[in-house]
Amino acid sequence: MDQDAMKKAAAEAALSYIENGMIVGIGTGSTANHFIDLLAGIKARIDGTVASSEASAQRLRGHGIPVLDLNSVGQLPLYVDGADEATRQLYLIKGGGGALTREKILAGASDRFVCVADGSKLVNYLGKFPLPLEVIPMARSFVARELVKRGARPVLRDGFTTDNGNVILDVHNLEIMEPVALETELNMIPGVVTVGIFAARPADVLILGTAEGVKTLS
Ligand SMILES: O=C(CO)[C@H](O)[C@H](O)COP(=O)(O)O
Repeated sequence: MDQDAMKKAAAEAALSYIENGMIVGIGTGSTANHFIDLLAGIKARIDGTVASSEASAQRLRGHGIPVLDLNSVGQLPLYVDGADEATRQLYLIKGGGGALTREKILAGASDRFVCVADGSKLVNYLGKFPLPLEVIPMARSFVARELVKRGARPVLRDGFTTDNGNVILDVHNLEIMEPVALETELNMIPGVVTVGIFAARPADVLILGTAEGVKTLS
């Protein structure tokens, strides 16, 4: 089974968390895309979705699935999204697709966050994957200097602008031994909009597609 088939298997397993009449939060990326495509097959069972990116909104609408404004729907019962890294404590790194801010909003506004990924995303410690930070453009150099002071190596994601009009710094060489503390610390640097560590609000369920089948951690 290749990596994409494992992503699809994880996305398919997440369908079992859907209940009739739900409004479902939808993530961004290739695994979330599998989930969107599978959701199309049962779209009559749900009352709509809230999307974490323009790209996901477009894909959902392409399937005729309603996309609603978070402000008009309140708390979401379920959010389904992928991750770049995940630990057994269900701490995540997200933002490889640059949608981390809206993803973190939806995770925070959801009762249950189901993370779907292929097994290669499971790690003992976060941080091998460069940590994405969404940053206000005028603060780019300042935030980069603050990161260098902490021994990290920030790299501007060239030619990329987020759905919110900001830039992404991909931060290498960060030791993430205490994910909640580091998420909090980096969040406090002026100009940082969102840190790609999802630890203060981790996933509730992690579904991993592996060569041995689908595994669920919670
Ligand atoms: O955080 C994300 C987008 O901002 C994605 O969930 C993450 O990058 C994983 O992507 P994929 O499912 O394509 O492996």
